Amino acid sequence: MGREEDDKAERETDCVVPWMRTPVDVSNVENWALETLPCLNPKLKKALEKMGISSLFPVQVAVWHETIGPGGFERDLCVNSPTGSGKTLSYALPIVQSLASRAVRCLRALVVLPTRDLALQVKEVFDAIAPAVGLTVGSAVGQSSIAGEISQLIKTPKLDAGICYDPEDISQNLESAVDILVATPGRLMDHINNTKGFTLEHLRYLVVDETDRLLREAYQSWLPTVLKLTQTSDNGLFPSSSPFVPSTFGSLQTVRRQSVERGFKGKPYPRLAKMVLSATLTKDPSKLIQLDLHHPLFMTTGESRYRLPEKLECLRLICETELKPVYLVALLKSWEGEKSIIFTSSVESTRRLCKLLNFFGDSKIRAKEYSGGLNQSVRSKELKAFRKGDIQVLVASDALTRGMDVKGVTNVINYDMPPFAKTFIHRAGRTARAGQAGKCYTILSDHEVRRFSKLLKKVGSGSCPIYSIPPATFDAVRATYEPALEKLQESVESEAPRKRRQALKHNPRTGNYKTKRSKTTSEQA
Ligand SMILES: Nc1ncnc2c1ncn2[C@@H]1O[C@H](COP(=O)(O)OP(=O)(O)OP(=O)(O)O)[C@@H](O)[C@H]1O
Repeated sequence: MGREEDDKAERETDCVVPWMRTPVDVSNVENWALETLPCLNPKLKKALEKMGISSLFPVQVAVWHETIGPGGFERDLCVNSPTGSGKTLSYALPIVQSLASRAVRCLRALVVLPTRDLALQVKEVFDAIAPAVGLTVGSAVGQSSIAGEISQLIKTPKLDAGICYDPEDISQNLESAVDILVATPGRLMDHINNTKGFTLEHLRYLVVDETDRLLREAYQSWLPTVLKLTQTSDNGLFPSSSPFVPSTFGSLQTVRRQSVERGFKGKPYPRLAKMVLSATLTKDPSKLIQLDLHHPLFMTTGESRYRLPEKLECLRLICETELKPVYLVALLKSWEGEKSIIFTSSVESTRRLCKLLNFFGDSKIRAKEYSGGLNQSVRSKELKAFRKGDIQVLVASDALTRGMDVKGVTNVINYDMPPFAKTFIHRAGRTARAGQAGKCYTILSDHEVRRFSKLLKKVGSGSCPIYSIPPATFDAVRATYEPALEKLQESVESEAPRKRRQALKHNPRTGNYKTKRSKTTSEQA
């Protein structure tokens, strides 16, 4: 199902699955200082402190209660929490704490994410805490060759020189070299299908991050395959190891049996515990059913469907379509090098707009592009430079919309209006993360104003005042616009003959520098 159909289906889904009608409201939960967090492994506490973390955010506290706390991983968790609220650590910490007592290394936790950059970002979070308790984290994202990845994921037995071994024997003695795997669906399926010794039979935890996006990713039926390979015969009938846990969990306490741990000495096999998360979690029963959730618990923030980060300020600029670039440059100039992300509607627009910005010849505006039109290694390089602060402006397609966490991004600009409420939420959510302040500007043409107001209602944004550029700044930028545009035209004409045929046309209706052939962006773009 495409994204448009996806959005339509969600609009039509008024009937919510029964378990979603009684959620845990995370907005009632407070931050919790590490010192007072019940049951936290002291080694993990140290690792968190090393990361600069002194307390857990509300969603992390709520998930902790349902996993390490009284909930004891008994229910599958469906987490709908705003962008930047700390969902990654909300699952990473309980998984690592729970596996800290494992005796034998097996692949016990699998985290699936839609893109490589996102998966590597999540791996970094696991890498910051898992080694503290002796756990190893691997990735299957296609960053290195498949052989390189296999050598990191699978441990081959030590062979004595001079002895001839039966290859069958060797493959039977292959072991997992990692406890936790962070993967994208494509590479995961490659390993499932082809890598000797790669098995999900010991898996205890499955995390599907950016769930609504991943449920659209049917790549080789990765989800049904994973679920099939992890099915246990006990069907969730697991005995309790201790009937109750201490009552240190305050208002959220529920009296539940402790869960049990698979493959741990003297304990029987439990079911696979699943955690699915997003800032825009689907409520569509036909999608949720694919996850085969066990007695799911819905955790959400507030009553509205979507929620923007608390310290996000939304602003709009309304202008004539052909003057959009002038407004954009005027904004960027006024920020003097603040980290900013500009979102466009397509790969082609991203490329053209990035070129145009650099042709304005303002040394303070050094822009790079990030889109699916670029080779993955170039994309990752630009992202790294942006993270380091070597460049301040990233012009991006919706490939950067979800999940990417770059510290210090103070502004997001929708150069092209986001097509859906969900897109707005994820784009805007690249700023105002982790309780920080941030601003999201949307540049609109007159004919987009009404549609944008409707979109704002959906995302629950209270206000979105009009932002005005000071006339003097506007005039100064406008004077440099024509020369920049000419340079862009020359650059496009000097491109390869095939591309030359798509000669640059400034579309006055959309304000984009695109040709008929430029494709609409998707989150894969
Ligand atoms: N307890 C904490 N204390 C301080 N900073 C934290 C804490 N937990 C997470 N962070 C920081 O908050 C930022 C956002 O976290 P994270 O990327 O997990 O958000 P998210 O909810 O997954 O967002 P998105 O929906 O956009 O993917 C990160 O920079 C992370 O380091």
